[in-house]
Amino acid sequence: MTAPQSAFDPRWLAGLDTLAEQATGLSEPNPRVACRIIAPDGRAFEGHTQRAGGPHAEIVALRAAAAAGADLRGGSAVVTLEPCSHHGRTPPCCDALIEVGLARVLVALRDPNPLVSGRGIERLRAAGITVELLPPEHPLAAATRALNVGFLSRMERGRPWVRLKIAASLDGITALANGASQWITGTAARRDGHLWRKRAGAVLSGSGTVLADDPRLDVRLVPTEVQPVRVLLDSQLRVPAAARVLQPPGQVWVYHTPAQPADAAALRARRAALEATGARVQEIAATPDRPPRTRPRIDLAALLLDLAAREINELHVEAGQRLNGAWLQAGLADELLLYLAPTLLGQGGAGLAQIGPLSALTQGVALAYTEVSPLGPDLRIRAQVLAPQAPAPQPPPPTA
Ligand SMILES: NC(=O)C1=CN([C@@H]2O[C@H](COP(=O)(O)OP(=O)(O)OC[C@H]3O[C@@H](n4cnc5c(N)ncnc54)[C@H](OP(=O)(O)O)[C@@H]3O)[C@@H](O)[C@H]2O)C=CC1
Ligand SMILES: Nc1c(N[C@@H]2O[C@H](COP(=O)(O)O)[C@@H](O)[C@H]2O)[nH]c(=O)[nH]c1=O
Repeated sequence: MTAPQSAFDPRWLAGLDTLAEQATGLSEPNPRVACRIIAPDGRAFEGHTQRAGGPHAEIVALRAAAAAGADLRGGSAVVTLEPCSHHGRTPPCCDALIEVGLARVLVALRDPNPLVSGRGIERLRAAGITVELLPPEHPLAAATRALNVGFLSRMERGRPWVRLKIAASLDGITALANGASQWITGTAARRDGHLWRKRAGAVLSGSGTVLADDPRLDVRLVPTEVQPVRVLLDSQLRVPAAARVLQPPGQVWVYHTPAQPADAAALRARRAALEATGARVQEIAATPDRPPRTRPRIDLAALLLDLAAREINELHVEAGQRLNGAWLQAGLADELLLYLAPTLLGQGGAGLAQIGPLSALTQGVALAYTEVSPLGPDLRIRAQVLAPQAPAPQPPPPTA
C-alpha cells in the first residue's frame, strides 16, 4: 500500500524550524511556533510566536497577508504546533485561520496542552478544512519537539525539563580544592552556555555556588528580549542581599526551607533583607527523608511542582556538585549539558555531581549521549538521563 499523497509542497515546510527558534528568549512561557501561509496566488506569509500576550505565529502570518492585501480563500497553512482552540491570553488561532477561508492546514505536532490537545485539529476539520498531521519521525515534528522540550514536559508531565549545565576539565573536575572554577572553559563555550540560559524559563543555582562565585546567572553574552527568572536554593537564607544574582536584570525567586523554632526570628530578618532587593522569597517543603544531623534540604520534587505552576518550562541548573548530585539522585534531572575543557585539573577538586549511595540504581545513573561537538577548544556533550531500569528478574531458586 502506498502512503496517501500529501497536498503540501515539501518546500512549504523548509526553514520553519529556524523561524520557530526565533521565538526563543521571547515567547516564554508560550511554545516556540512558526507558521507559513501560502495564498492561492503563490505568495507566502510567515511569522513566529511573539511575547506572551502578544500574537501567536498564525496571527503574525495572517496579519502579514492582510497587510499585503492577499486573498487567502482556498489557500494553505503550515503550522509547527497545533493551532490553539481556546481563549488563553489571546483568542483562538483556529478561528482566525477558519475566517480567512483556508482550504488546507498542515500541523507538525499535536499540542499536548489539555486545553487544546486535538481540539484545534477537530475544529479546523469541522469547518471543512483538510488537516494533515506530520508523522512523529518527520524532521520538522522532531525539531518542534526538541525546541519545545520544556513546554511539552510541563504539559505532559506537570514539571519543567531539567537540564544540568556543567563546565569541567577532561578529568571531570568542576572546581579546584580552593573552590575556584572561573574559568575552566573558553569563550565559545561560555557564550554557548548563555544561549542555553536564554532558552530557559529559569536559571537555578544553590547557595554553595552563589557564596563561592557570586555569579550573575543572567543572559548577557547573547542578545535576548526576555531574561529568564533566576532561582536560588538557599535553605537558611545565607546569601547576602548584596549578591550579584539579586541585582537587576529580571526576576529572582529565592526558596528556603521552614525555619527551626530557634531560628525563626533570624530567618524573618534575613528574608526581609532579601525581599528589599525585589526578590520573591518563598518557603518550600524540606526533603522528608533526611538522615539525622544533616541540615534540611529543599524538596526538589515540590520545587518542580511550584515552578511548573509558575509556568517555567525549561529549568537550566548551573550549580556545584552537591546540587547536581541531588537532582540526579532524586531522578529529576533530564539532561546533562557538559562542556569539557582540554585540561586536567587533577585530584582534590570537585567532580561533576556528588551522588551518594544509589540503593535503587545499582547501575549508577545511566545516560545516552545525544550530541558531541567541538566548541572552540572545548567539547560540548549532551546526554539524556535514562529512566532507571527495574532490576533484572532473578531466576527462580533451583528446586530439589
Ligand atoms: N564548573 C561548573 O560548571 C560550576 C562550578 N561550580 C563550583 O561549585 C562549587 C560550589 O558547589 P557546591 O558547594 O556543591 O554548591 P551548590 O551550588 O551545589 O549548592 C549546594 C547548596 O545548595 C543548597 N541546597 C538546597 N537544597 C538542596 C538540595 N535539595 N540538595 C542539595 N543542595 C541543596 C544547600 O545549601 P543550604 O543548606 O544553604 O541550602 C547546598 O549546600 C563552587 O566552587 C563553584 O565554583 C558551580 C557551578 C558550576
Ligand atoms: N566555571 C565555568 C562556568 N561556571 C558557571 O558560571 C557561573 C558564573 O556565571 P556568570 O556570573 O553569569 O558569568 C558560575 O557560578 C558557574 O555556575 N561556566 C562555564 O561556562 N565555564 C566555566 O569554566
